[in-house]
Amino acid sequence: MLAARLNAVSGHDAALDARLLVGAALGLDLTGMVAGAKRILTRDEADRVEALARRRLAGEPVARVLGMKEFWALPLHLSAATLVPRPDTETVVERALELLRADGAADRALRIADLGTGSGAILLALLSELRHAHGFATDISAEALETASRNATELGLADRTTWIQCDYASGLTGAFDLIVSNPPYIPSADIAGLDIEVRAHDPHAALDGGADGLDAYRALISQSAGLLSSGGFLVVEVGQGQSGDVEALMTASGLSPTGPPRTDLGGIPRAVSARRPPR
Ligand SMILES: C[S@@+](CC[C@H](N)C(=O)[O-])C[C@H]1O[C@@H](n2cnc3c(N)ncnc32)[C@H](O)[C@@H]1O
Repeated sequence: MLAARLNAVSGHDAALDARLLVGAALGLDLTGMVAGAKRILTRDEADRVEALARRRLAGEPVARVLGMKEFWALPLHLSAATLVPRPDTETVVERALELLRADGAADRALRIADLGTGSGAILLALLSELRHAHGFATDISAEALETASRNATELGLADRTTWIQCDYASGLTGAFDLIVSNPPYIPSADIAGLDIEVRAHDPHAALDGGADGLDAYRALISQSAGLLSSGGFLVVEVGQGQSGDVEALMTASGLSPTGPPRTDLGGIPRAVSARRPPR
């Protein structure tokens, strides 16, 4: 059975991974899989399942094998230039929505920027919730922006998006009601010790945060402070142990913290936020 073979690489996710791989190989959703559970595969189908299983058994993450990952319940295409979006990053979306809703701003024609958008995960999640918002997404990688733009089109959100290849916010002009970012934040020396599924399959440009992991925050927080509207919010994801340093950078740029960081499911401070003081 495929799940048993995947156990060594997938652990407690083996059954789920087996179902996802078989579904992708046969072009079936969960309902189709249940309906055809007892069916005997043709030779061609069995070969297709085996080809995907071998990639997973060689250590490729299941999202890379499928070329897809769900984020905020949105199916997103991936490419070699995009990070696999992580569930922890949903804390950035949650914090941003919480701040806008508490401010009574969620139904306004907001201008939102996502710096280092990758697959477009954070921006597209926000646009799916904020019906009158327009999103501007940047990335250093043209290939990542192409993938994100394809995702926006398939989700019916393309007419509310603008894609800009630049260094964080350097290609943007304000003012923005909300700026979000999940930048690269792994200290360079720690990358070699990351899990093989991350180190070998996520793009280096999505991981490397420089000597102390904070290079991207130094660049994008000061840029963002000059682009926020009066009362506008900045919400960023941080790595473990980085929230204090990132809050200090925000304060040094004239922004006011908006409460303690939002923690992820593991209890780690993950989403740090601040606002430009209202005039
Ligand atoms: C950690 S990934 C996050 C991707 C996506 N926002 C997410 O949460 O899944 C960081 C992203 O920043 C981009 N990036 C790296 N350096 C950059 C720079 N100097 N300017 C803009 N984007 C950059 C990478 O290409 C990558 O897509």
